[in-house]
Amino acid sequence: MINHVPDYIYAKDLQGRFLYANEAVVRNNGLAKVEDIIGLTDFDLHGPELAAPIAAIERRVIDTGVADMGIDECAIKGGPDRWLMMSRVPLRDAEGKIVGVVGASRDITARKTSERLMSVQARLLGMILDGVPVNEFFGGVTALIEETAVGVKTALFVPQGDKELRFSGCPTASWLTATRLDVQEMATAAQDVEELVTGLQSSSDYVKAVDIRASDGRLHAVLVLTIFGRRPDPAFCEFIAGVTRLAGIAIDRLQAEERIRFLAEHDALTGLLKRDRLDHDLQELLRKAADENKRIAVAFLDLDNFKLINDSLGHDAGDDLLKQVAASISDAIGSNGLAARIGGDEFVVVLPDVGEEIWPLAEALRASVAKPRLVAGHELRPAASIGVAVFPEHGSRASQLIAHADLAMYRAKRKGRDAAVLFTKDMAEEASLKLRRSEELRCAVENGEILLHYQPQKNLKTGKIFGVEALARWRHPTEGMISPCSFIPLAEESGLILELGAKVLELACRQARSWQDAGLPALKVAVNMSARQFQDCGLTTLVSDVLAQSGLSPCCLEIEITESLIMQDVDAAVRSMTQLTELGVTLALDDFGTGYSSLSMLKRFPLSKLKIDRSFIAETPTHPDDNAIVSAIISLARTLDMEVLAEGVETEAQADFLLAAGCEAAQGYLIGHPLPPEMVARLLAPSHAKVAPEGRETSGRRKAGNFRVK
Ligand SMILES: Nc1nc2c(ncn2[C@@H]2O[C@@H]3COP(=O)(O)O[C@H]4[C@@H](O)[C@H](n5cnc6c(=O)[nH]c(N)nc65)O[C@@H]4COP(=O)(O)O[C@H]3[C@H]2O)c(=O)[nH]1
Repeated sequence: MINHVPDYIYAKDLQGRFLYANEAVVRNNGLAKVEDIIGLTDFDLHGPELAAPIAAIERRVIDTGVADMGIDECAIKGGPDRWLMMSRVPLRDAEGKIVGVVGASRDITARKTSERLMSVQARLLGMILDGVPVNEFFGGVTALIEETAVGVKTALFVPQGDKELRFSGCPTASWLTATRLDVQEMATAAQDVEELVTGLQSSSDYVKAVDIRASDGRLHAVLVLTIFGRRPDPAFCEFIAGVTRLAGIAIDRLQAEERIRFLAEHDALTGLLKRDRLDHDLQELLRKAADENKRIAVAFLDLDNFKLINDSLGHDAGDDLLKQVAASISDAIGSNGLAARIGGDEFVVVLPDVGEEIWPLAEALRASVAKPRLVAGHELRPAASIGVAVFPEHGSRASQLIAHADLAMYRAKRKGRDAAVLFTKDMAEEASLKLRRSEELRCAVENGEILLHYQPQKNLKTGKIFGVEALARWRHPTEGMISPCSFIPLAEESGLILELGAKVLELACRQARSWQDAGLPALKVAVNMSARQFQDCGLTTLVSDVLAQSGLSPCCLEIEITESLIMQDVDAAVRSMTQLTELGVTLALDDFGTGYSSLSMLKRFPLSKLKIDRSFIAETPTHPDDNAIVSAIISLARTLDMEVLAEGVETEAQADFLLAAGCEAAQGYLIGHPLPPEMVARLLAPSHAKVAPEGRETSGRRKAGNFRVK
């Protein structure tokens, strides 16, 4: 009966000689029948190395009479991956005297395999929970296998690019030495792992390549296992299959987490850091630099005229350029630096441990961006304005250094772009002054300190005033009248231009209507419009509401826009302009000739009027070039069926020249300075009863007496 049980059962005498063994023992020892084993010892069967520890246990059982139960041991036959649970009890005769030992053992390899797998699984899960980086995880898997499987050495190959596999490491150097592989060669050369495995196989050593794959079949890595001096048994193969399957799932998970973390902290387009991560990493670098007495340079970089590329070549081309520039910046800063994209075309670069010389670094950065690049079939040479702030002299906090580098970048832009500028204290003072001024301006808009003066526009032929241009003034409580040249750019920069522009529109329409109500001849009032206002989607509604509230007819309102404004986004400009003209409002192109409109572009815009910039009028009629330009603009307007008005007309000679050239409409000091509303009323109808008699030019810069009527 005991021959039919799969467990190993035997009895030995006091000298360790087999008295009996069942068939399982006999077969395991490679013998044919029970009789063959009787009288033999473990020394006869396995040699001294394996037999001695068994004999020692059995001797202890015989000497002490205490049974030895349930000890897991590696099986003697079948290699280190086979496990038996053995128990030995003393063999006693009828008088109870110990005469030998009885042993029984059970093959627990399957249980051991699943226990090993479970322990490996627990440790892999631990690594996932700890969120170890994928590279570290690979190392962990190979180390775990070596730790858990006796006599096995591992190495890992990881795909690089599309198909190339590269040696990524092995937990113990013994794999390399035992396989006699040159690490140098392995680290640099692409490996065909199959070939490598075949080359390493020998009659004694077993080498196998096992894929670690993602759940979608992608190859994560190839694990090369070497078992020195023996072949694997099925339990080991099962264990390895389980581990690689688990590792594949774990890597899927880790990669997904890494990707989520990467996307949260990196810019999707360029792969550079996002602002939050930059702040964090820079703060860390600053902490270290403070401890080690080192300097850190923070550069703020803004591409010059990037919008133009986006608008002219399309957004894909713009994206391509940004990617190329980002790659160049990464190359330029090396592995110690940080590079972040913090806005459309704005980058921040951090160079740790810089010496005294900042300029060569800033210059190298500028040069790295300014390389010629092929974008959408065009060779572009992008330029950048760069501002640099240095730790510790220009700030101690990340946000402060970035803000100071930003200020220096603005100075570089003002210097004419494509330049690098180092931060200085006066920039911070200027910025805080600007901030204060913006605040004052905000209050000024709310408190009614913004008022309008109106400059008359006249037909030189008939002498009739047909319109006025509304020009904003800021009556500052302590500084007097402030020119729009200083507060309009500030309003544009701070975004306040929307409120300010709405206020100007409202004042101008109300004033034009009140002149009409006073019985004065209807005038067209021209209002300047900034790019921000023009891009605001609520503009048409605002204009129509203001017209409705003031009761001014739309045909009495003209909106002046500049060439640069409409060229920023031609399609959007055409849409906004069309909506405005549909209201009945007319559109004039201001400062014409100073921008870069082409004839074909002009044809697309629903414009009624071209205003010739005063810089061309200034030298007429003495300067032949300007005469030619002005004549050309006049005939261009005629060709396009537009009205034309000359700005900045100051002399009779200029007026005569314009009339002769075919331009009848004019505006300028010859006709009149910008005037307060009551002065305009007097100008239009000096004898009119309802008009205030004492209108005065309140501008400190221009005197009422300066204006004259031709
Ligand atoms: N040398 C000379 N100058 C003359 C002559 N005739 C008029 N000017 C000046 O030229 C400017 C004409 O306005 P602009 O080109 O629209 O240029 C305006 C316009 O671009 C801007 N601006 C004024 N008010 C507003 C506004 O309400 N909104 C916006 N967005 N911009 C405004 O400020 C600029 C400057 O306005 P101002 O200082 O009022 O300066 C006015 C006017 O005083 C002349 O014969 N000779």
